[in-house]
Amino acid sequence: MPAPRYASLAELRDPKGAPLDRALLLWFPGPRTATGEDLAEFHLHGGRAVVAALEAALAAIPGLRRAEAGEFTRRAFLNGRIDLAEAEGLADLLAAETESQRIQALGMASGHVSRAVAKWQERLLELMAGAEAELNFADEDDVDVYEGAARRVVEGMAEVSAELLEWLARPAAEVIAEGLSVVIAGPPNAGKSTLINALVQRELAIVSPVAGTTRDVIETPLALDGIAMRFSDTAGLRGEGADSIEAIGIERAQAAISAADILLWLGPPGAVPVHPRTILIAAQSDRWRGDAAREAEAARCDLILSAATGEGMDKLHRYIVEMARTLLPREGEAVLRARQRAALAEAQRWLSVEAGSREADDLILLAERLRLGAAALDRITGRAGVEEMLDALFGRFCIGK
Ligand SMILES: Nc1nc2c(ncn2[C@@H]2O[C@H](COP(=O)(O)OP(=O)(O)OP(=O)(O)O)[C@@H](O)[C@H]2O)c(=O)[nH]1
Ligand SMILES: [K+]
Ligand SMILES: [Mg+2]
Repeated sequence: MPAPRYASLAELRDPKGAPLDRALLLWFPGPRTATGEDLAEFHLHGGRAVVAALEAALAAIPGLRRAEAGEFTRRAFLNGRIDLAEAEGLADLLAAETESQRIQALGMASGHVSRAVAKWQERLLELMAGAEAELNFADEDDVDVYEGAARRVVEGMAEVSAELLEWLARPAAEVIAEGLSVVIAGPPNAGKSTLINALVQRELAIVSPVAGTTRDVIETPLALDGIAMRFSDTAGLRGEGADSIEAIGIERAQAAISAADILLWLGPPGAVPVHPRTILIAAQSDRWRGDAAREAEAARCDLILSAATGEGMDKLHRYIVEMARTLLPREGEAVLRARQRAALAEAQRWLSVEAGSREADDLILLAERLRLGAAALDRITGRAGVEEMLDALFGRFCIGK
């Protein structure tokens, strides 16, 4: 065997002695490895035939087989090397295609979420210990002491709950993973399809002078400044003159507009659909420059654009990215996946107790809420941390007073 954690060069041969490759070998004895188990790495020359030949030679060794999808990460989890949130981050990291996806996934994989959960668990535990101590060892007749203890627990719960709410208000990890949706909409012949083609630099959508050319929603992925987005071209909106197929297209366009993260509106500013994030665009400027009425209308827009001359395209790019950034987490801010958010939201519900309510004065109920809140947090990391920590904590307690 090569020395642990040192690369060594070796001639690889198949069981019959025929040469396979000259390769670098690395040997990592467990448990200080990614999976916690013994690991060997073969750094081969990358051709498929080379890899296949080595795999065939290895498969001839009894007990050796190909790992199943995700098996390394699963073993790392089972052996306690990573928790569930880190495993999820790792999965996202492997799937990351853009810079913002990579940064986000790396944060989760390196334990940003897990560390936050651990901090909350610790505080819940302190509160639990306070509640238990009062319930088990205090003088039961001292009402003031009892109420003081309950009040401190409720205050502590409110503090943690407020932090959880702050995390829940952040954008969801899925937004980054699936890409922000940017929808191009406006009346027929506004130049919507021409614009999407200019953005993706190919003939994605049919362009023609016939009003009502686009009927389906045409969606395409596009990353701007490392932010994953999905751009959609839509059917032109009009009340009259649409045939039955175009009418279906208009319904789809309206659904796309409602679901859009960002709306690019290529129509009269007065007719813009209600949407929280709209960029008003006066399109086809090369056609109307000098026309007083159109110039006045364009002055009410966010930007003047011509896909034909390229006027305003840089600005549009910048505006979209600026708006997208408001929907993304701030730098260094960890975000959660849907599964993690659901668990966090449940924990938050257990921890929110109305001051002055019947429950707020009842330490037994408060202790139960703390336990349920902590159990919900446990689900984020997939570790029954709280039960273990409770044992450890009470082991340290000096109960005898
Ligand atoms: N000169 C000039 N012509 C443009 C520009 N943008 C679009 N056009 C022309 O305007 C016409 C309509 O463009 P489209 O991109 O098909 O418009 P649309 O909004 O997708 O139309 P529908 O799909 O029918 O709703 C075509 O003949 C385009 O060549 C532009 O910036 N300048
Ligand atoms: K058209
Ligand atoms: Mg079109």
